[in-house]
Amino acid sequence: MVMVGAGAIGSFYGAILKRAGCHVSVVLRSEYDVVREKGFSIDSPLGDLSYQPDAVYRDGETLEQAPDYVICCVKVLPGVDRGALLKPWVGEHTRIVLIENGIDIERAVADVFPANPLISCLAFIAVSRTEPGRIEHKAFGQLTMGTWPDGISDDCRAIAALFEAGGINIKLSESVVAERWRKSLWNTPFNPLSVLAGGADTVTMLDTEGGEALVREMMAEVVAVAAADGHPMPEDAIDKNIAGTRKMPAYRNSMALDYLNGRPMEIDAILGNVVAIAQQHGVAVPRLETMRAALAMRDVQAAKDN
Ligand SMILES: NC(=O)C1=CN([C@@H]2O[C@H](COP(=O)(O)OP(=O)(O)OC[C@H]3O[C@@H](n4cnc5c(N)ncnc54)[C@H](OP(=O)(O)O)[C@@H]3O)[C@@H](O)[C@H]2O)C=CC1
Ligand SMILES: CC(C)(CO)C(=O)C(=O)O
Repeated sequence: MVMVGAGAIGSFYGAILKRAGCHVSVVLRSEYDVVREKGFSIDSPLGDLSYQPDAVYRDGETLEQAPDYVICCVKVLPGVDRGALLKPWVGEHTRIVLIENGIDIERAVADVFPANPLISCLAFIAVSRTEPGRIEHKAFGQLTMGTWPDGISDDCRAIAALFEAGGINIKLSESVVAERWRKSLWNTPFNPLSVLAGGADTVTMLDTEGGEALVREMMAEVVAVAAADGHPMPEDAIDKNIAGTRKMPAYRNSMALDYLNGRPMEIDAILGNVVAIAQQHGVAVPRLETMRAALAMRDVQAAKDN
C-alpha cells in the first residue's frame, strides 16, 4: 500500500492497514523528516496505533515495482492536481482508493487513470493532526465504500476486508455516489456554516437562535439537488441528521479546523460542486449560493492578507 498524503486521515487508515499486516508506505511533504525519524504517534480509543511506515517517500519519487493499492488522502483543493500527485505511484495493475470528502471528486482522478480500478471511500471519523507526525483520533472511524461510479468489485471487497481486519467497521455500497450525497447532507451545510460563524461547533450552530432552521433549509437544498441528480433521499433524512448531530458532543468539523489553523478549505469539493450541479439541473439553492460566495470571499481576502 502507498498512502499519498498522510495527514490525519492517511496516517490513521495507514495504521489500520498496518494492524492488518499490510506493508504500508507513505508519501509525505512537510512531515517527511519527522516521520522518517520518529514514525507516526497516534493516540486513539482503539489503543496506541503509533507506527513506523515501511517506507517514507517524498512527493515525486518513483518505485521499481508499482503497489497493489494507492490510497489518496490529500485535501481536495482547486490548486492540487491529484492525478499528477498519484502518477508516480500508479502502475498498470494498481487499484486507486480515495478517502476524501466531497461531491464529484472522483472524476478528476478517473480521467487520468481510465484503466485502473477506482474505489471511493467516505470516512466517518473525528481525527486531527496536533503537530507533525502526531495524530489524535477522538471517535468513530467507519468507512463507507464502493467502486466508482457504482458496484462493489472484488478489489473493493479485498481492501474492505483489510480495513476490517485492522478493526474498522465497513459499509459496502452499490452506489458510492448516493452515499456521497448522504454525507453531503451533513457536510455541505455544517462545514461552511461553521467557518462563516468563526469556527462554531455543532452545538453552537444548532442552539443559537435561527441556527437549526438555517441548517434545515440548507439541508433541504442539498436534498433537492441530490434528487435532481438521481439520488433521492428518504423523507426523514433531515430529521435523522439533526437528531444524530444533537446526540454528539459539541464537534468542530474538518473545514472549521482548517479555517482556524489558516489552512486552505475544501470549498469546491464540499459546497461549490453541489452548487454547480444544482445549476446544471436548474435547482434553486439560494442559501448554498450565498454561503459559497461568502466563503470564496474569505479565501480571496485571506490570500491577499497573507
Ligand atoms: N480529519 C477528519 O476528521 C476528516 C477528514 N475527511 C476528509 O479526508 C481528506 C483528508 O483530510 P485530512 O487528513 O484531515 O487532511 P490533512 O490536512 O490532515 O492531511 C492532508 C495530507 O495531504 C498532504 N499533501 C497535500 N498535498 C501534498 C503533496 N503535494 N504531496 C504530498 N502530500 C501532500 C498534506 O501534506 P502537508 O502536511 O505537507 O500539507 C497532508 O499530510 C479530506 O478530503 C477531508 O475532508 C473526512 C472525514 C473526517
Ligand atoms: C462528518 C465529519 C464531521 C466527520 O467524519 C466530516 O466529514 C468532517 O469533519 O468534515
